[in-house]
Amino acid sequence: MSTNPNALWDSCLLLIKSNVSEQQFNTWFKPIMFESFNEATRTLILQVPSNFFVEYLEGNYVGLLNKVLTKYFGTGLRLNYRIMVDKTHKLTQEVEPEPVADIDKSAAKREHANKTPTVLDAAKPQDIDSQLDPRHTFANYIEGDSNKLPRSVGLSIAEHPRTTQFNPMFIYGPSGCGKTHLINAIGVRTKELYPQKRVLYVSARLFQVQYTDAVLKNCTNDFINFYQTIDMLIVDDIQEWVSATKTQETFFHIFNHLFRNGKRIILACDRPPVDLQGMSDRLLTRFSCGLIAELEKPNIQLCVDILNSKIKRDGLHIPEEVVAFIAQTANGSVRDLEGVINSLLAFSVVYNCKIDMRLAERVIKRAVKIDNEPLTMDDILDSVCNHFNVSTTAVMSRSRKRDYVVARQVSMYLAQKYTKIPASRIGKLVGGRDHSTVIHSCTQVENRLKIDKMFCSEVQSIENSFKLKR
Ligand SMILES: Nc1ncnc2c1ncn2[C@@H]1O[C@H](COP(=O)(O)OP(=O)(O)OP(=O)(O)O)[C@@H](O)[C@H]1O
Repeated sequence: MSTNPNALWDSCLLLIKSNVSEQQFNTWFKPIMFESFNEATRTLILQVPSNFFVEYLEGNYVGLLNKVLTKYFGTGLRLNYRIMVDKTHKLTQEVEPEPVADIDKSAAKREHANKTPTVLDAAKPQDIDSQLDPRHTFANYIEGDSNKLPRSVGLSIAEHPRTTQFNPMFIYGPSGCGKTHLINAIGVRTKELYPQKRVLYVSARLFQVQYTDAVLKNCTNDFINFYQTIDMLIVDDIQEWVSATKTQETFFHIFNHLFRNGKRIILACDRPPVDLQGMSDRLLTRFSCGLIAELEKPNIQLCVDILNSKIKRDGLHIPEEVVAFIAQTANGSVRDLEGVINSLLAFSVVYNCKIDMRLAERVIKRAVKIDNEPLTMDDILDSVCNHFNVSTTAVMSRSRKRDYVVARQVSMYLAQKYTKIPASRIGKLVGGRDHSTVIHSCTQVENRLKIDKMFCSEVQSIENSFKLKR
């Protein structure tokens, strides 16, 4: 074949894009990555995010894939998928290439695939894939002050799913604090204890896509019937529905049915129900009638415990002071913590150096957005000069040109406001001026801010640029 197979796959994507809706393309095709093509065996390997993805593609788009791949790669093609285990870092190691579809035969598998649910799925109670991630369990969900309550309620729900207490369980908290892990762990534990229960984990986005598909295929009732057969329905990221009125309505019917029949509903969200503007009132009242549990950002101790558990599990050797340093700087996001550890490992392997404080500082600088890093005089001068389009040299100079004077005075004012640098030092740093010049400049700026709206918004915009920097 003369053309590069990666480019052929890009052509396939282009053709697919013109044959499906933008949402379908973004959800199901954009995340697929070309891995390799073996000319001798005519085997194409594509990387996909999960097993479910494969099943969905096979169930819903096999015909389209078949036609498009044949057009660009020719006939007799064998298509294999490889699951990416670590989506954040696009790693595929540890994963056996799993041939799931010979494209010529895969049409036959269609009816068995986990596609948009139909009434047939509802009729086969034991036969659903829970979509749970077996790696996220209670055993590796470390307990700390910030998650004690949701963790223990979650565990008790998993152990006694028939009790009606705390239904629904609504978990909310900032990104990376462990919501998905916890709701998964509840499902995994329930399945361990009650294998016959129909437990289903679904992201709000996937639910919405399935619903849209069901509407297009005119099988909304089947969709609703399927979801009404679930014993424990776990929906992640429900903030995604805030502007999806029809999806909300449909979920409302499913919710009511499950709730009335004593089935479990577990919801995760990035904010509490009161802040879900755009969610219907009747759903909001239902979300609030069980337990609303907040997962806070983990404190430093919990970060240290999570890191130590990961380090132990992975058989790593990382000095205590480095662990403490990472925990303090990772800004409460466990995802960031994991990212730093992975980067540390990668760096130490690539540069063949040991993991110590120097390396940790280097990695953290690149990997983590550090909160509350104090602003320096240089940061302030940069932002001010940038805003007024003057050079730092001009600000430092003795020139009385109006633009320079304004930039100079604003720099001194902001330095007084945002740093702990004494006025005499600020004066020195801004062109060797004295303490009284700094005080005079600040008074000038303050007075002008009171009467000049335009000036006020200019200073405000410089202040906003500080927030972006930090
Ligand atoms: N208490 C914990 N113990 C062990 N691992 C944790 C804990 N909390 C979070 N993690 C890990 O941190 C990572 C991020 O957690 P998770 O995906 O559950 O966050 P999230 O709150 O759902 O984030 P988002 O809202 O961005 O989806 C996961 O790898 C998870 O296993």
